[in-house]
Amino acid sequence: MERARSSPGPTLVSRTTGIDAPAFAAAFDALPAPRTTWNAPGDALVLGSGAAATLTASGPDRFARIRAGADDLFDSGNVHAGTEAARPRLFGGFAFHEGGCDGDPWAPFPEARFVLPRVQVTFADNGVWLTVNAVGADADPDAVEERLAEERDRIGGLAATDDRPPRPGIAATRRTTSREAWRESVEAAVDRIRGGDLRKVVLAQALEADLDAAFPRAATLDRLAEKYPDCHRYYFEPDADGSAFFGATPERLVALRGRTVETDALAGTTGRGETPAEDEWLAQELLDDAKNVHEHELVADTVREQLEPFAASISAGERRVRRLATVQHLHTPITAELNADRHVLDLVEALHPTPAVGGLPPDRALETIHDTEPFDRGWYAAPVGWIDAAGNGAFAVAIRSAVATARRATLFAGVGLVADSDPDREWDEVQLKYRPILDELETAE
Ligand SMILES: C=C(O[C@@H]1C=C(C(=O)O)C=C[C@H]1O)C(=O)O
Repeated sequence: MERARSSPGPTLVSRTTGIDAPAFAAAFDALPAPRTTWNAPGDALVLGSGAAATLTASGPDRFARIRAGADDLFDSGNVHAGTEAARPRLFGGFAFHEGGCDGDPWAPFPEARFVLPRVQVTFADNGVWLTVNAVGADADPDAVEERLAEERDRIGGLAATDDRPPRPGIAATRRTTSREAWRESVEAAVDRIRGGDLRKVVLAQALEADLDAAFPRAATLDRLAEKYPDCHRYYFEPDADGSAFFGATPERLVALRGRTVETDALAGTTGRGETPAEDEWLAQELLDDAKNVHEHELVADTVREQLEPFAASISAGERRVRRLATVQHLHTPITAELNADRHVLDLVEALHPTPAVGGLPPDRALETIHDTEPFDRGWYAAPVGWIDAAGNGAFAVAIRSAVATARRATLFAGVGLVADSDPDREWDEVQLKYRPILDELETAE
């Protein structure tokens, strides 16, 4: 892991100023890679560029190593943030499995990578803020102020509106998993579940799409934000070579502020209707469906159990239907008060992977996933989010996602299997879960 630090004295310098609001896409295009965006309901939209510091880690202690690197970095801070939303934060994520980033398209992605952006634009309720961060040899307050003034003239002077390029269109697609192979995998998993070896497993597929035109990055993020305002939207470039992992997920893994924890159990899926009445009918059918309720309750129970050692109290809201633009899910919000101060990464490590994306018992499920899926999950279905100096943070489960390069996107989607899962229905559910990203790549009819 890189730990950009020299001693003695503060080595992280962060300065922020208000700027005239540029269009998101104009700022995105003006800033050099590697770029990061984080756009969560109730939070400011953060656009980061470059890296004042990068933390990477691999292996079984990757959560602890990122935490140690973050503590080291933040301990050395000299920060004038201007507003809370622009305080220094590390943005990044983890791979689903240890060692899970080997093949294409994951080769550029470390098993854990967090970045403190060199330049950051924060679109908050109280205005747009520009931040310059520097660490180590560059961390001279006068030089940072000078850089801030330069960037303010440049980014603050960008257009406030822009023409959005169209969706790129898809020339060809390839699946990792044929219908036949899927049927066999689902049947084998269901046999193991009926035999008592497993209780639930989430199996996924990948879909590779060749694009007709260059992937319009900022426009795609803008469109996802409009269509999925209640979801966490995320975008990570691991280096300056053009790959990006992005998505719009309805699933929060954990948010920690002080000692208050918020998380979600989200599992059990149906489609959207053509009319409001059909939507209602499908929602009611989902709430009444024994298979989906069982699949959901395994997740809710496990999340509660995993939080127990950390919690003074836990409370779960009512199970209800969460309606998104393309699907409907069973959802139980869960909150907890911690019994001691904790770092958000302690909770991320304890909760990932929940049975919403892994299964139960966890070891058997992970082994089944590993033996069955003919591709690497990489960062798909893994924790992505941010950490601040206080150890607070917010992480989402990176589903409804894809890796894109200039002319290609690889999409991922999975489904939870229990004893009475049917391969054809589960196949259809996978196709539904590709829609959030696929709809942004296909040209509208
Ligand atoms: C695994 C995915 O979604 C998860 C599986 C769900 C299910 O099986 O019903 C629902 C929501 C997510 O927890 C995915 O979208 O790829």
